[in-house]
Amino acid sequence: MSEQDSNWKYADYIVTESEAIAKARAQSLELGIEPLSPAVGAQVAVLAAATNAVNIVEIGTGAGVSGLWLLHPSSRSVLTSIDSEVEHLGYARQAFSDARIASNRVRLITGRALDVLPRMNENSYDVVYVDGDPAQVIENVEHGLRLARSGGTVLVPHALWRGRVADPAQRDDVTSAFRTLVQEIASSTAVVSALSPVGDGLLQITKLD
Ligand SMILES: C[S@@+](CC[C@H](N)C(=O)[O-])C[C@H]1O[C@@H](n2cnc3c(N)ncnc32)[C@H](O)[C@@H]1O
Repeated sequence: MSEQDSNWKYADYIVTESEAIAKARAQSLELGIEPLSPAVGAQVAVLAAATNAVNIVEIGTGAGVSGLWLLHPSSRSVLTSIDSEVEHLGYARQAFSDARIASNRVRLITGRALDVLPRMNENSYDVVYVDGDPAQVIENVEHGLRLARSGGTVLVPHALWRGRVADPAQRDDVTSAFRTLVQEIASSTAVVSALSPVGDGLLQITKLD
């Protein structure tokens, strides 16, 4: 195993997930949903805590693993989460209940992100987590930046898309979309950003005034 691989494995290994998150993770894998890795979960929880995030939007609820991590740091935070699959939302609802998250802290919306997002309030959210259809990542991030308040942060997991973004020979549509996003964000003066290699990449974008 390369030094890099063992670092990755260790970063996941040292994270202790709650019983509810571990159960939601197992459920996700059973359903064929790819949840964020433990190390990415811990990272997004730190970012939510560091930004005192209260109002959080998530695109791509899955079975609730990322939502539980995003809600973890503050009992005041509220999550609005969108998923196109009713079945996934059912499991996520159960996961939030298992974690004893009050029902008024979670609003689950069934629908396609690009139908729902245009109806949401702009400049209103502290954190926007973008993990829906990877083919629509650019459009979803554009909406995310619209919804985020000044100083708010848009988080994009899988930004290095299975190690393919860094390899110029990989030109499939999803890889190209992530590559374009990463490059455009890196050169934007409207945001401050960082691309962390945690998991398969976590792009962190904070909107400036
Ligand atoms: C990678 S999974 C999300 C995993 C979840 N964020 C986690 O870490 O636990 C992607 C989710 O996006 C949903 N999805 C796919 N296309 C979508 C779309 N156009 N609009 C909303 N949700 C979509 C899928 O149903 C799936 O649950």
